[in-house]
Parts: sequence; structure tokens; C-alpha cells
Amino acid sequence: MLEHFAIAVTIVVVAVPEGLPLAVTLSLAFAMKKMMNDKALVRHLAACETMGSAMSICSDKTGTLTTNHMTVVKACICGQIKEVSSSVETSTLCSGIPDSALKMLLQSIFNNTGGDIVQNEDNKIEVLGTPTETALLEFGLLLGGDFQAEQQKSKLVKVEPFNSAKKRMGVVLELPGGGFLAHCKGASEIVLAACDKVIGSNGEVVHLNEASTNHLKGTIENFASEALRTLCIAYKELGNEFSAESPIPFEGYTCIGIVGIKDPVRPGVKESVAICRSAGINVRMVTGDNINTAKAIARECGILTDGIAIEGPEFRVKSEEELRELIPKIQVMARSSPMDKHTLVKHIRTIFEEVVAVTGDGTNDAPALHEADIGLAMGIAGTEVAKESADVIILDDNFSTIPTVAKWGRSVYINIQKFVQFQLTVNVVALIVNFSSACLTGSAPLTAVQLLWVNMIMDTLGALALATEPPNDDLMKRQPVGRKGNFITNTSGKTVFHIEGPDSDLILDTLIFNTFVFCQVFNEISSRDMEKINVFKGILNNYVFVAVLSCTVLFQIIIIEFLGTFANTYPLTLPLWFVSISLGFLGMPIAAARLIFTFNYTCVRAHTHTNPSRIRRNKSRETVYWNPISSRLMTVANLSGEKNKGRREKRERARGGVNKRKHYVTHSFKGFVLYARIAYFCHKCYVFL
Ligand SMILES: Nc1ncnc2c1ncn2[C@@H]1O[C@H](COP(=O)(O)OP(=O)(O)OP(=O)(O)O)[C@@H](O)[C@H]1O
Ligand SMILES: [Ca+2]
Repeated sequence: MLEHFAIAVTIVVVAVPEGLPLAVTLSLAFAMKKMMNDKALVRHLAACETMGSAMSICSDKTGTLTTNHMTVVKACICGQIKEVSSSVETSTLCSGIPDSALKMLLQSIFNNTGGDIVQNEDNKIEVLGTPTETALLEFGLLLGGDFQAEQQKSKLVKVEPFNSAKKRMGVVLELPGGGFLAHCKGASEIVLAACDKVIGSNGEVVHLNEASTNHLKGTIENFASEALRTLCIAYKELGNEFSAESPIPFEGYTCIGIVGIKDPVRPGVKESVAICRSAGINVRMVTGDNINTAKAIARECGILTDGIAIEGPEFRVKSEEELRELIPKIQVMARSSPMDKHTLVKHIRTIFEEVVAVTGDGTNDAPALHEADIGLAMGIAGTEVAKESADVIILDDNFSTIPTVAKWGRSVYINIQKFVQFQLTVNVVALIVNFSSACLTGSAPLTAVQLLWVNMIMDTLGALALATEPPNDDLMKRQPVGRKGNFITNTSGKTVFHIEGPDSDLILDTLIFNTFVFCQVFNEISSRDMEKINVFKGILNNYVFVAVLSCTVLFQIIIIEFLGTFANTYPLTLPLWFVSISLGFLGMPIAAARLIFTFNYTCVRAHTHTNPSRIRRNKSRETVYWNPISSRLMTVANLSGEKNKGRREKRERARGGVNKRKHYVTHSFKGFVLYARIAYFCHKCYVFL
């Protein structure tokens, strides 16, 4: 009783794949630890694996693809384009700029800012703020401005800080001589649209006519096509009437100038984008910046190739049908608001059912990071809001860490897949062997201790071995599995026979079907004579047999090669025909081997249970054995071959062959029952599945 109980418990222990959760956790934890060495901090454990199935990456530009170290390198003030660099003297920079314009520019730069300039302990000047702000403040210093003095001159009445939706920033100053003045800076084409005047080359304010508008627009386009981020700086006199409660008006501005800010592309981005491409991951750029700047940078990174670039406001108004057509082609989305980024990610996820990864650093990326299947935030330049919304933090702010994360994700997926396939096979075999033998014989072939050892090998140690397999570079050469990928695949079958292409499933099915039919054909031949090994002997004498067999083969060829649509088959190549026929033929040697085995086995058994009465009947005093297959006594000579054939035939004739026929009938009946049982079992399995 106790023994049976122990066996039952062991079988249950073997049957439960308790190594699976272990393998999953182990694989994830292992990947997480290794990813930490590769400068990726995983915040949610499951994210390790999700990244492996990513099909699409939406990346923002500033700070992710670019370094986020910004400097003003070009400026267009009073119609003059100036090259700016720290080596240029203030006097040369300011030459040609009228005093009034310079004064207004410095007032704007130093008052309309979210940054600050302080003196640190070493008496060095330090510029604080977001990269765009610091770039502008440094430009102001280069122009010879004094931050503190400029700020003390006038009183700040109202501030509308920068946000990514409006893409501009504005302040209102109360001037020392009385009256209010509004300053605005922001996305160049947006601010320029609010201007109707411009400071001319002599410092006078002139109406913005078509020629000057086109000149400014051309300048913006020129700067942008050089991958520069452009900002337009403008002011507006508000007169004496302004209350701090009312919003800053946004029309009738006077344009002071346009600056071009350089933000170089991070080294290694191009290579990383190429790796993602070859791994079947679609990389898109979604940025708040100008479309031309975005295009230029996207080309430099290898993101923009043959796809399209679209602007946020245009994207926003498209219907769902239009988006369905458009989204697969979009490679760059510029001037996007945080909600545009979010909408794009949501549509890729829901309409196309792709697994989407989003990378970002700013507060404007937070909604998209949150919506994505996996959010990756930049660790150094990233804002707290972005990091909070992300699943993985890229500690070195390097875009090339992203393919590494994807590689680890794929390795986790593959490792778990390998383990599941390993465990499925081992578990099922161990279970069937033990369960069936316990049912049939009452005892399991493996003892409890043995079973527990087997269980340990296949569960715990198996998990440890397979889950910690490190990734190889080949992982990034295959397509992502995506959301609908099959976890348990039949690729093994396909890879064995080198079946590829879109019809590979059908080809594999046809191969199985063909092999099955040829198994039957050869089985038919094997069944011609149950006693003899050479079943081909005299085959041509039976015309019916030959005709039936030939017709079967002929029809099979027609079905496979020509009746594809009707029979759901696919024409097989010559090597695949060879494979299926050979596999079908395998049954024959197996049948022959079984014949030899049972023959010898029964002989040996007969020898041990020799019936003395029958031995005595042999006149030539040879040792005779009882062969149950042919139901007759045989000498050693009989067993080994065709010797004494004449005598045997004579004896058979004397017996009238009655016994033999009776034997065949029982055999066929037993066979029929067995087949019926197998068929019934298969049917049950099918229904169960
Ligand atoms: N501090 C600022 N003051 C005024 N305008 C700004 C400021 N910062 C950025 N801009 C303008 O707003 C635009 C959009 O900025 P936004 O924050 O939406 O995206 P981004 O940081 O340029 O790009 P990404 O989404 O790729 O990070 C910029 O192209 C720039 O013209
Ligand atoms: Ca950004």
C-alpha cells in the first residue's frame, strides 16, 4: 500500500512541470542581471522578455538619437546670417547688428528663459537649464550680454513656461520707463506665423511683407536641412494695459531673429538602427521638432529611407481608414504633441497588433512611454517623469543599448521556449512510461528515488542549464516573434528538411501525408508473408496485388502533384519524394527485425519449456523446438534456413495445414482487436485535444 502510494506521489511529482516557473524566473533574472552590466536597468522583470518580441520602436529625437548637448551655431538677425562659435569675437559677431536690435535680442534671451546663470564656488560662470535654454543663454553671453544686469532692468510680470504642446514660451515685462512688453520664443514656424513685423537691417521695425516672410522661411528651411533645431525670437509692445491674470496675447509680434541650434547625433546610432532593421524591427522617429530638422537627422541615422515624414497636425486629423494605410509608411513624425506620440503608439498596437517599444527622455514622452508595450527612458538626460513611466532605463543614454536589450529579450524567449520543449518531451515520456507500466504491471519500472533523480535532472537542473544560455548575435538576424508568435513551433521539422517560404506549412503537411501513404504501401508488401523475411518473393505472380499497389502509387503521385487545390497538397520536390518514400520504407526492415526477434525469442522460450513428448517424436534424435509462429516443431537446421525444406513440406502436407489456418485466423482476430483499440485510443486523444 505504502509502496503504491509512493509511486503515485512520484508520478505526480514527475508529471507536474514545476521547473517551468523556475526556468522563467531564472531566465528573466539572469537576463536582468546581465542587462545591468550592459547599462540597462530593468524596472519590471517581464519587460526583459517583451523587448524580445518588439516589432517596432518609436524613438524621440532630442536626447535619444542626439546627444542633447546644444549650441547655437547659426543666427539670422536683421536679415543677416551669422556663423556662431565660441572662438568668434563678440565684436565680429555683433558687427552689422544695429544697437536697438541687439538690445531687444539680449533683453529677450535673458528675460524670456527657463534657465539661469550662476557663479559657482570657483567663481566660474555656470549656465543652468534645459539644453535649449542653456544654448540660448550661452549665445547671449557670446553677444556680450550681462545676465544679472539685464534681469534687474525690468520687472517680470507674467511667465508662460514652455510646454511641448504649445511649443513656445512667453513672458511679459514691465519696462522701467512704463508700459508692458511681451517676449516670445519657440518653434520657428509657429512663432513666425504670429509675427506681422520684423526688425529690418537698420534696426527699424518694418511690416513683414511677402518677400521678407519668404526670406525668413527660407532661412528656417536652410537651417533645418542642416539638421539644426531652429527657434524664432519675437516681441510685442502691449502698451500700458496688461493685467497679470489675462493670458499673453499671441499675435502681432515683431520678429527679432532666428537661431539655429546644433544637436549632434550620438555616435553609434546609425549602426544600432541598422542592427534593429536587420532584426526585423521597424524604427520610427517621433519628435516635437521641425520636419526638416527631423528629416535631416533621420537620414543621418538611417531611419528615413523610402518612407514618409508627416507633421503632427496633419496626422491628428486623419481618419482611422487613412491611418491604416498611412502608418506602415510613416518613418518620421515631426512637430508632434505628446498626445500625437501617444496616438501613434496606440494605433500601431491596436490596428496592427505589433509589439511596440518607445524610447524617450522628456516629459513630453511620458504618455507614449506609458502606452507602449515596453518603455525605455534615458537615464542621464531623462526627466523623472519619463523614468517613472518606463519599464527599462538606459543608464548610459546610448541608443546602441537598445538592440542589446532586444537581444537579451529574444534570448529569454528562446531559452524559455527551449526549456518548455525539452520539458514537454521528457515529462510526457516519463509520465507515459511510468503510468502505463504502473497500470499494466502494478509497479513502475523506475523506483521512487530514480524518478526523483530524473525529475531533478529534467526540472531544476534543466531549468538552470537552459535558462541561462547567453544570447548570440544570430538572434538579431531573425524576425521578431511579435504578439501572435507560436510558442511551440514546428520549425524543427521544417529545418530538418530545409522547407522554407510562405508555403512551408503546407509542404510539411504534404510530406507527412505522403510518408504516411508510403508507410501503408510498404506495410502492404510486408504483410504479404508474415513468416518470411523476403516478402518480395513471387510478388509478380499475384497480378491483383501488383495492380492494386501500382494504382495506389499512381494515384498518390497524381494527388500530390496535380490535385493540390482539391486535396490540399503541395507538389513535392524530388528530394522530398525521396525522403517520404525512404521514411515509408523504414517500416519494412523494422517488420523484418521484429520477425527475427520474435522468432528467436520464442525459440529460446520453447527450448526452456521443451515438451519431452514432442522431442521423442523426432526420429533423427535432433533437439527440436516448438515454434509458436508456425505452430510446429523445428530443428536448429530448420530455424536457421531453408534446410530440410522437403521434409518440412512433407510434414505440413501430412498435417493438412489445418492448424496453420486456424492459427492465422486467431492472429488476424487479435490484430483486428489491437487495431480497434489503437483507433479508439487515437479517437479519444483527438476528442480530448
Ligand atoms: N525651452 C524652450 N523654449 C521655447 N521653445 C522651445 C524650447 N525647447 C524647445 N522648444 C521648441 O519646441 C520644439 C518642440 O519641442 P518638444 O519638447 O516638443 O520636442 P523636442 O524636445 O524637440 O523633441 P523630442 O520629442 O525629439 O525630444 C522644439 O523644436 C523647439 O523649436
Ligand atoms: Ca526628447
